[in-house]
Amino acid sequence: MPQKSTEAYPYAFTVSYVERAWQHRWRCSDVTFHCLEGALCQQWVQTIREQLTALTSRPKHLLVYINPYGGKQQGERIYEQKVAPLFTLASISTDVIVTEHANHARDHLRTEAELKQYDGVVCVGGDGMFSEMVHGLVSRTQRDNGVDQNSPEEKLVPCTLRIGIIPAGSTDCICYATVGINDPVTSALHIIVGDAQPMDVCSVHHNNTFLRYSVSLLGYGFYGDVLADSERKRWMGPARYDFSGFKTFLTHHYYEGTVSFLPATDILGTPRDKTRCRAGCFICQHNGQLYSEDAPEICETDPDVSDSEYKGGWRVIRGKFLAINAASMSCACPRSPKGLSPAAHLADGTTDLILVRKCSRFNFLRHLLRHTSKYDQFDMTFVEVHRVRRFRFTPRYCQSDSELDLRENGKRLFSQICRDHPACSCSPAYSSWNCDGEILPHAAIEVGVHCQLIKLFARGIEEQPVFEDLPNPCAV
Ligand SMILES: CCCCCCCCCCCCC/C=C/[C@@H](O)[C@H](CO)NC(=O)CCCCCCCCCCCCCCC
Ligand SMILES: Nc1ncnc2c1ncn2[C@@H]1O[C@H](COP(=O)(O)OP(=O)(O)OP(=O)(O)O)[C@@H](O)[C@H]1O
Ligand SMILES: [Ca+2]
Repeated sequence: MPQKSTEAYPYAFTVSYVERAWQHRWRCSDVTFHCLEGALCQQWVQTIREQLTALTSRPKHLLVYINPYGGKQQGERIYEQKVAPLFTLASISTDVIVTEHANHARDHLRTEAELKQYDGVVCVGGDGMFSEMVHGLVSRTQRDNGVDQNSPEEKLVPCTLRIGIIPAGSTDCICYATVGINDPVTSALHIIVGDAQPMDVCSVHHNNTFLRYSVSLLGYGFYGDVLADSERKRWMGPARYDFSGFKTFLTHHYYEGTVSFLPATDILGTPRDKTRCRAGCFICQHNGQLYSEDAPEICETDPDVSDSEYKGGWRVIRGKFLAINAASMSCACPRSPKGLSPAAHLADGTTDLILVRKCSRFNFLRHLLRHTSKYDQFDMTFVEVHRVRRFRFTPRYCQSDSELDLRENGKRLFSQICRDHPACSCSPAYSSWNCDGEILPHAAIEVGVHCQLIKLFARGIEEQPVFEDLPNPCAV
């Protein structure tokens, strides 16, 4: 039918809305409505505004921290050009702080920020900036509630404010695992519509002293060594991880020690599942607290593994490891689209402990390559994976305070055998822990998972429609 010209309908209003685009991206579109009477137009606008104001999940006032030096140093530009106009359109007011040094955002959140006036906090940066937000907010919440962070057994109080991430970093692994893509516009729209995604947080302790929190990867051996080497090559930008990854792969160091862990036996699902943690995940909705008929019984000996034993519900494994990784979420990122532990859950109160034992370089390469293909990286004789609630690691050789000082001065310590034979190519005694991209000073650590300690402005990765199955709109 022919459309009447807009002159016949002199009054109009425009509604902006979210449209799903390709590969988990969201875009802002708009539609303009025309009408004959000004009063009617005004009534529509008023009603829509009232409906939107009544949605309590939508933030109205946000505190934004921008790291001007994250990733490719585009944080400020990304925020001003892509995000701020959308916040204005959605009537969200903001207080913006451009950080002046590392830990600026963490310390401001922990001690100074007047959090009561905000509906959420947002960081523009990468995983390191997100980690600052987590540390600031979690520490502040514990302090306000009189909880001692130094006690590894302490139950932590969940944070009420949600955290938004506008990706502008090198890895953006948190964004990938919670949104499915590192796209600033998509993340801004998830904040605007007021999404909420709970997330687990691991606390890391050494000798009853709190060290750090982790939300993605705690990695000893390979990923610790990659990070330690890459820190000396910051000038290379994001490419430093590939360079240090290649170098660390060639050095092929293994580390001796004991891993003890408390298996998560009261849950449905395993790290080898084919199902994935997606928006509205059934397992996370139940805090991972599902009883499984198939849950393995804890027995006191394991006939398959000669170097493992059980002690009071804890399983103890001694060995030589190329890598010990704890993935609290999938850790999906462009380098590994399915992640270190593809079936890990964002909010089930567990972490997937992956043990890669000493093997040949060729086998380790096969294992690494499987992170980039559809093949199962755990289906190898030298790899095992356990879904756990707590774990400890103790290196075989004890670390003295003077050795810790040496480590901090950048020197590498070699094991007793190596010190006796300086010319041999033995592995050093200790690696470092990569804790969400930060190096930890201690090799001996104790880790506990705190179920759903924080919330993000996200909804988990949405299942993608299978376009081939939909009727072709042109043909109908
Ligand atoms: C042959 C190709 C195999 C590729 C296998 C790739 C697996 C990559 C898995 C990446 C997991 C990232 C987990 C995220 C950790 C974040 O909390 C943290 C903070 O942003 N990022 C890093 O620590 C940054 C860590 C970055 C680690 C990059 C490791 C790159 C390994 C390259 C190995 C090359 C071997 C080549 C042999 C010919
Ligand atoms: N103004 C600043 N100057 C220097 N460093 C800062 C500043 N603000 C934040 N940082 C630090 O920069 C580090 C990296 O930031 P961010 O996570 O945003 O980027 P990234 O490129 O993803 O990180 P990475 O380089 O660690 O992968 C963070 O650990 C953060 O503490
Ligand atoms: Ca988890």
